[in-house]
Formats: sequence, structure tokens, C-alpha cells
Amino acid sequence: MLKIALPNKGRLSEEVRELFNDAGLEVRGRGERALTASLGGEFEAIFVRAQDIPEFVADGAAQAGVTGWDLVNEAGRTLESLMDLEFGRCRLVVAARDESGITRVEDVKDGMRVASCFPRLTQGYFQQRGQRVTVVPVSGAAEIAPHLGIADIVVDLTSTGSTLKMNGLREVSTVLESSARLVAYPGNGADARRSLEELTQALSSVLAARGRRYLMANVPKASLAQVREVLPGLNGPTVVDVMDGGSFVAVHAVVSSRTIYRTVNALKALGGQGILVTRIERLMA
Ligand SMILES: Nc1ncnc2c1ncn2[C@@H]1O[C@H](COP(=O)(O)OP(=O)(O)OP(=O)(O)O)[C@@H](O)[C@H]1O
Ligand SMILES: O=P(O)(O)OC[C@H]1O[C@H](OP(=O)(O)OP(=O)(O)O)[C@H](O)[C@@H]1O
Ligand SMILES: [Mg+2]
Repeated sequence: MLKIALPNKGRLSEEVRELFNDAGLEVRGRGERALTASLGGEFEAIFVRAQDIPEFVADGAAQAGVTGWDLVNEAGRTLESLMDLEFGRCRLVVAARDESGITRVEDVKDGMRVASCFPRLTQGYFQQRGQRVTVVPVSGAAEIAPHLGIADIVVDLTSTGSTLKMNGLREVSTVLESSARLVAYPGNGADARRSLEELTQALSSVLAARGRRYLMANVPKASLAQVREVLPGLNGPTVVDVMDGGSFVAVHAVVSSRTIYRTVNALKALGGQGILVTRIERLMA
């Protein structure tokens, strides 16, 4: 059995479950508080805190894991990054009080105190810039620190920016961009690597399918050349005969969901009929 460490709660846990479910690896838990679950196939999920996952995987206690790229970097352990899962997008930023007069990272003076849940990344960032700051490690709610006089500035995660805004803080610079990652133990043997390669392909196929739709339509044969221009498909649309005496053909194509509205209208304008758009569960190119 290969152990995959997954976040037990917090920001990433729901989306991780959904992604694995969609890939056909249903988390068969024994209830909300179960610490392990079978994922089907050769995988077993172990549920732990997102912060602990880099350590567990680096030690080989789990052969792979899903956690934030920010936490992987903060841990500073050697891990193989297998894939970017595209959710949990956020940035680790330097932020200062609106009235601090700090608008650029260059305004941060030597000796200033920086509160962060990411002490290692914070230290490394300022050190690399040649700025000597004192890091004040906190385990959450760093945004409050400047108001309590515990620190001058903070290094914290943001996505919508509303927490910073609510706390009267202004973003000054970006330390790291992050999203959820599938990472692996570097010491995995050949069998584990093969299984993890299959897992990566399965998860990738789900992500590839999410932004796309399958479109089918009957179009006049006479307009096929123009239809080809609006329906690129993966390798051009599939064209199938329709038993109507030959004036129509059926076209099938995988289309970006962002352009589907425009594509359907374009097909209608070309005489398309019986237009059908469906979701795709998985897509392997
Ligand atoms: N605002 C956000 N938007 C998107 N992703 C985020 C955001 N905040 C955090 N994340 C991502 O989710 C990961 C886990 O954060 P989460 O808040 O779930 O756990 P935590 O705060 O570290 O722990 P706890 O469960 O104790 O609160 C972060 O390391 C980061 O990768
Ligand atoms: O830019 P925003 O969209 O406002 O998001 C930023 C907030 O999200 C995270 O906290 P979270 O909500 O996960 O709470 P936590 O501090 O309990 O982890 C992060 O630590 C920020 O506080
Ligand atoms: Mg959080």
C-alpha cells in the first residue's frame, strides 16, 4: 500500500477530496474524524495537518502527499514536486500598516520586526535582499501583530486581499506564489514511482477536463470548412455522417469552457442544429 498524506482540515482538504474522487480514487473514510482511509487501488490516505505533510513525506512516512507549495518551501526539506494541482492559489506577501509609510520593500529598515507563520521563508527573503530584520514567529493571525506593537510588518498569505484590508494592512511585495502540490518522497523505489506516475496522470486528466466541454452538433455539410474554424477540438473536430440523405454531418469536439458561449452562437449562425454540450469527467490527451 502506498501512503498519501492529505490535509485533514482547513483550506485544502475539501478540494483535495473532490479531486481524488473525480479521479476515481474515492476517499472511503470511516467517518469525519478517521485518520486513514482507503483510496481504492494501491493507495491509502493518511489525514494529517497540512503543515506536517512536507516532513512526513520527506521522511518517507508517506510516499507522497498534497499540501501548499508555501508549506513545502517553509519546511525546507528535499521533496519531489510531481504536479501543481492549481487550487489553493495564494501569495506569501510582505504587508505593512497603511499609516506606516512603508510602500515598498526597500522602505523596511534594518532592525524592524516581522511577524510571520513562515519564519524560515521570511528570514531567507530579507537575508537575500541584504535587509537585517528580526523575525517574530507566530502560529496564526499574524495580521494583528503590527496593531499590538509585536511587530512592524508581517509576512502572511493572501488571496483575495480582504484580510489584509480588514486589518488596515497594505501589500508591499511578494515573497512566494503558492498553490496546492502533489509531492513525493525522493527515496521511492521503482514500483512506487510507477504508481505515482499513474496517479499523476489520473489527477492531470481531471484538471484537464475541468476547463473543457464536449460539444456535439449537426451542421450542414456545406459549411464544414467554416465549422472547422470555430471548432478546433483536440486534433480538429470528429466528423460523423448523419443518416439524413447527406446534407448534414455531426461534429464532435472538445472545447474550452471559456469560449463555449461564443462557439455555440457561431455554430448556430452556420446552420448548426441539435447542439449538445456536456461536461467531461476526465481527459487524457
Ligand atoms: N487565503 C487563501 N487562499 C488560498 N489558499 C490559501 C489561503 N490561505 C491558505 N491557503 C493555502 O492553504 C494551506 C493550508 O492553510 P490552512 O488555513 O488550511 O491551514 P493552516 O492555517 O496552516 O492550519 P489550521 O488548519 O491550523 O488553520 C496554506 O498553506 C496555503 O497553501
Ligand atoms: O486574502 P484573503 O482571501 O483574505 O485570505 C488571507 C487569509 O487566509 C488565510 O487564513 P485562513 O482563512 O486560512 O485562516 P487561518 O488563519 O485560521 O488559517 C491567511 O492566513 C490569511 O489570513
Ligand atoms: Mg489558514
